[in-house]
Amino acid sequence: MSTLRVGTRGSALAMAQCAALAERFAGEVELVPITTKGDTDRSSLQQLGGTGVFVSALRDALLDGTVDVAVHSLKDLPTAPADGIELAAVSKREDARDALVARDGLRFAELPEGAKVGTGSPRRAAQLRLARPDLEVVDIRGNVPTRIARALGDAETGEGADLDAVVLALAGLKRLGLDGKATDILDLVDFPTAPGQGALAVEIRAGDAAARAAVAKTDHASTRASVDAERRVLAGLEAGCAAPLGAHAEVADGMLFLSASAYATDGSKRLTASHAYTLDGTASAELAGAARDVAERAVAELMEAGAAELIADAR
Ligand SMILES: NCc1[nH]cc(CCC(=O)O)c1CC(=O)O
Repeated sequence: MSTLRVGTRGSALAMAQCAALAERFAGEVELVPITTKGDTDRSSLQQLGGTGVFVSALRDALLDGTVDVAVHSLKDLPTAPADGIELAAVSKREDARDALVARDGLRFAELPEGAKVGTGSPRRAAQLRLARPDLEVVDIRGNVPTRIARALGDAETGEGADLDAVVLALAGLKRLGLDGKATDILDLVDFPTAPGQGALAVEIRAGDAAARAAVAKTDHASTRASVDAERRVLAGLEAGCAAPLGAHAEVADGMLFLSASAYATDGSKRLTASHAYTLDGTASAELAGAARDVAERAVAELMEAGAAELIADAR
């Protein structure tokens, strides 16, 4: 078989996570970095229009034949299906939690009153404000090392820090070997993370059986069902990837659990729905049905409680 060309964003994080996954693809593999608007434009995620900024360039490269496979961070993937594109695999999830990187080794509870905490995510901003109304949340962008430097200063000189802490995905830190910089890990009960956080999506051209076979081994059924449930909440609430919405699902003890929370951006309100489905086995059809079921119930409960208004206010 010819070499499988695997497209990824060109950031260190994207390259690292793609390389680790592609090791498990069958046959010869070549990584092809593709620059996306999310990499070149420094304006805030909200200004960029959120949904899909990191993804569309990679999909274009798939469709025009530049690459045969595209690897994305699942949380960056819009929920709407894309024409001509097939989701061939969902990788086993890395830790889904968010991490705090703070000056002087501070844990979240130890941040002083009025501390400046950086994040570009409306969800993280709302969660921080809810937990600690005294904090000053600062909108930041940039790659992982850049964001860490806002709290810890330059990696060599330690100079230039202008924030007390930043919040990032632990998965991203781990993939870059930077998880040692985390000074605290935020628990999923108080800080449920973005739908799909920590998992990777492997997309191919629809119907490309050779590419599908080459990546098949990287598909992880319970992660696929879990992120499917989380993303169904996102879709059901008609929220974009920049919405103040946290959702976390997992398969454990013979059940699929889902908990989802919608927030007022100012941190004044949180709505939560938690549901479980008891599984008879691990067949993928049953997992898929379970994901639909828990997501439907969570969406209905959140809608009933007024989540649509919260999400709309955030736009
Ligand atoms: N929003 C950007 C983004 N998309 C995926 C990750 C890395 C972690 C993951 O795989 O979810 C990050 C960085 C972050 O949120 O700190």
